[in-house]
Amino acid sequence: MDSLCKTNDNSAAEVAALLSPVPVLQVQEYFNQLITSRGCNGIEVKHNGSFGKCVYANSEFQEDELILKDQILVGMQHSSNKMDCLVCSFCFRFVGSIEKQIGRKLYFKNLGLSTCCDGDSSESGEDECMKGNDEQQCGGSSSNHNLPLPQEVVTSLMNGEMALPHTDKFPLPSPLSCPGGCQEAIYCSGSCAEADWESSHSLLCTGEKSESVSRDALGEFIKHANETNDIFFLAAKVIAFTILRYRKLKAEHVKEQAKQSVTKQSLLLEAWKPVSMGYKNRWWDCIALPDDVDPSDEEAFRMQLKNLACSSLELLKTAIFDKECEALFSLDIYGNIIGMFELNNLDLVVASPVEDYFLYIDDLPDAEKEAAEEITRPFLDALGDEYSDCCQGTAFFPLQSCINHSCCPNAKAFKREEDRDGQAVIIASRRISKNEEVTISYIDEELPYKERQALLADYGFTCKCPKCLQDSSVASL
Ligand SMILES: C[S@@+](CC[C@H](N)C(=O)[O-])C[C@H]1O[C@@H](n2cnc3c(N)ncnc32)[C@H](O)[C@@H]1O
Repeated sequence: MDSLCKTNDNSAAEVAALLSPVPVLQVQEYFNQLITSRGCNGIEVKHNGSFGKCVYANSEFQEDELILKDQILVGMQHSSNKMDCLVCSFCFRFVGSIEKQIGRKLYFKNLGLSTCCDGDSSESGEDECMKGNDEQQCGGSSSNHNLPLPQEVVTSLMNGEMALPHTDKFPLPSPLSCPGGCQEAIYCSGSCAEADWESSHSLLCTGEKSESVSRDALGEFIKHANETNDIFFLAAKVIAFTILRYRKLKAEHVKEQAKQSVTKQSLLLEAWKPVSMGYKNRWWDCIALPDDVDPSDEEAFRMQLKNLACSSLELLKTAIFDKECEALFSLDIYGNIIGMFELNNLDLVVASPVEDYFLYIDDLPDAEKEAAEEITRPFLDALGDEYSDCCQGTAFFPLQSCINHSCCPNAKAFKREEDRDGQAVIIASRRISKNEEVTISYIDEELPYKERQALLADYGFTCKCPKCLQDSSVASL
C-alpha cells in the first residue's frame, strides 16, 4: 500500500524501537508498580502464551466485590456528547448545577444541535450507563413528550436565574475555565486543571497561553477530527502526553546533573512507557471490514483509513511538532495509537446527576412530589427520554486494558452509586477464586453465537470460551 505520509529515515530506527515488544519482565515490573499505586492488591498482571497480558486474582473475590478501580491515562468525551453533559475535561465529573445541566441540554436541543443517546450501544457502554441495577424510569415523563420550552425559560435556567426545587441535594462543583484561555476545556477543580495542563492540554489548548507551535493549525486539526473521527483527538493526546513527559524527564535529568549520560532515545522510550504497555496494532490493518464494504473493496477501504490518518497527522504535526520527539509523528506510531483504542474495550461512562434528581423527585412523599412536579414536569417533558443521558467518551485505562474477554465472564465494568467520575470500575459478577483469570465481556454476551463472533472480530480474535465452544458445537450439528 502506498500512502501520502512518509516516515523520515532519521526516525525510522526510533519508531521501530518505540513499537518493539516490551520485555515480559519490564511489563511485569510496570504493572506491579501500577497495582501498588492504585491499591488494588487482589490482582496481578501476568503473561499467558496465547492471549498476551492477562489479569489474575491474587485472592478470592465475592460476588459484587470491587476488583479494581483504574485511572484514565488519556481520555475524552465524545464531541457528540458535549452538548448533552457538561463535565470536567480531566476527570469527567459533572460540573455546574442541575439547572445548568438541564438548561444547557434544552438550549442545544431547541437549536436542534443536541444529539443525545441515539441508541448506539457500541459507544455507550450500556452496563455502566445504568447505575446499579436500577432501570427505574421517572414517573411523569412517559418519555417522548419532548415538548419544547420557550428559549427565555431555558436561558434563565442555564444562567442560574431560575432555581428548581430540591437541587441543593445534588451539589456539583463550579466549573473553572481553562488556564490557557481556550473555550473548550473546563474543570471541576484547580488540581484537575493543573493535571490536565501538565499531562497534555498545554500543547493542545487553543487559548492564548497555548504552548503549541501553531494555534491555527491546532484549530484545523480539531476541525478535521470533529468532521471525520474524534479518535484522532485522543491519539493527539497520547502524542502530547509523551512529548510533555519527555521534556519533564529531560529537565529532571539536567537538573540532577546526572553523571550517567542518557540518550535522547532512552528518554523518549521512558516517556512512551505507559503507552508501550497497551495492546496495539495499526488501525487500518486491524479494523474489521464493515458489513457495507464489499470484500473486493477491502484494500481501497484500508487505504482510505490510512490516508485519513495521514491527513490528520499532517495537521497535528504543523500544530505541535517537536524535533526531539520526531519519531512520535510517524504514521506507523499514529496508526498504532489509534489501533490501541480500537482493540481495547475502553468506554468512558459517567452517570448523570440529572437522572438522580428526577428519580429523587419521583420518590418524594405525595404532597411534596406534587408541589415539586408542578415546576419540574415541563422540564422533564421537554427532555423526554434524554433526561438520563450519561457522559460518554473513550479512554485508555492501563489496568482495565489488560483484562481479556469471555462470553461467560466473572467480572463486569460497573459504576456504583459513589463512582462519579471517569475512572473504570471492575466488579466481580460471581465468586472468583484465587489464581483464576479475571475476564469481562467486551460485547453483549447474551447475543447469539454468530453475532458475538462478528462483534469480536473488531477486536481481532475468535472467542473460544466454554460458552462459545458449546455454542459452536451446537451450531455445527
Ligand atoms: C484489551 S486487550 C486485553 C489484553 C491483552 N491480552 C494484552 O496483551 O494487552 C484485547 C486483546 O486481547 C486479546 N484477547 C482478549 N480476549 C481474548 C480471548 N478471549 N481470546 C483471544 N484473544 C483475546 C485480543 O488480541 C484482543 O484484541
